[in-house]
Amino acid sequence: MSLLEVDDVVVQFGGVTAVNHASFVAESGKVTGLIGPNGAGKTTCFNVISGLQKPTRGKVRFDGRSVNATPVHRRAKRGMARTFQRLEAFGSLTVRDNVRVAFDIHRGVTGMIRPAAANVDALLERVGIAAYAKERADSIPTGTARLLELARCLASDPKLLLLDEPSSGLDETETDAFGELLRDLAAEGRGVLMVEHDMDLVMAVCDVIHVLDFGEVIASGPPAAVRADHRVQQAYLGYSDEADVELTMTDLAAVDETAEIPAVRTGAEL
Ligand SMILES: Nc1ncnc2c1ncn2[C@@H]1O[C@H](COP(=O)(O)OP(=O)(O)OP(=O)(O)O)[C@@H](O)[C@H]1O
Repeated sequence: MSLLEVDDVVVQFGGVTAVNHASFVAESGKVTGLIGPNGAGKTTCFNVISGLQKPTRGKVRFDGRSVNATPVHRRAKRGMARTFQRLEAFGSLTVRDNVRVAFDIHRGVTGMIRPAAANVDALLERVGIAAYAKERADSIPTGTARLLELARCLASDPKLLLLDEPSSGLDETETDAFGELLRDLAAEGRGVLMVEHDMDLVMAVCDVIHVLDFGEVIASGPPAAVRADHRVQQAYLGYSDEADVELTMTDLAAVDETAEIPAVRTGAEL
């Protein structure tokens, strides 16, 4: 039994099919990537999983039970935590207080039993933002704010982390450290499901990758298999000739609008 099972999910917005019979899983102890070109349906899938979007059809099971009828906050209580592309921290609070509040919310006893300061500081240390503890959240760099979001998620000690573009705003060194952190979190037995456009990071840290295109899962497997998959290459680059396309994902990540590729989508959209 997988920690998370997305089973034949369809989401329609009027005439737009954002997710088209998508089925995939995320396992405990593994980092799973959900990738695809812009508009492929990744965020909509995240919304369905976390309970923000009701699927038109299909099921989501978490930890062995259907959560289709489970509201967002109950899914969170059962062990799902999510970060957003848009940053959600309280801007006027310090970084430390943002994490303290996240602990409080998880315990549901705000103001009565304070989390040990050591726990808050240990979490800041763990995600690499202890130096910013006393800064207001609205004054820190975007990459640091993303790590703060992660710390706030970890305050709930989740079984499953849903991370939406977590590395955007991180520099190369921070991204490397972040990749190691993701591996550590998986090694603790947590499941990590990540929507991410940084292909080098995805290739380096994911155990399994699911690729969406026009709402459909077009490939699933370990990084090497996904990298070699012609449908994936077509989805990203628009190749129509399957004969001799053998690109690495680094190539995919590096491709830019000036490249002479018969593309329906360009690197700018990766
Ligand atoms: N609330 C909505 N109403 C109508 N159409 C929507 C809505 N949300 C998403 N869509 C459409 O559904 C499709 C999938 O969008 P989604 O945001 O899930 O893709 P994505 O893969 O996350 O894209 P990106 O990488 O750009 O964030 C797109 O065509 C988008 O325009």
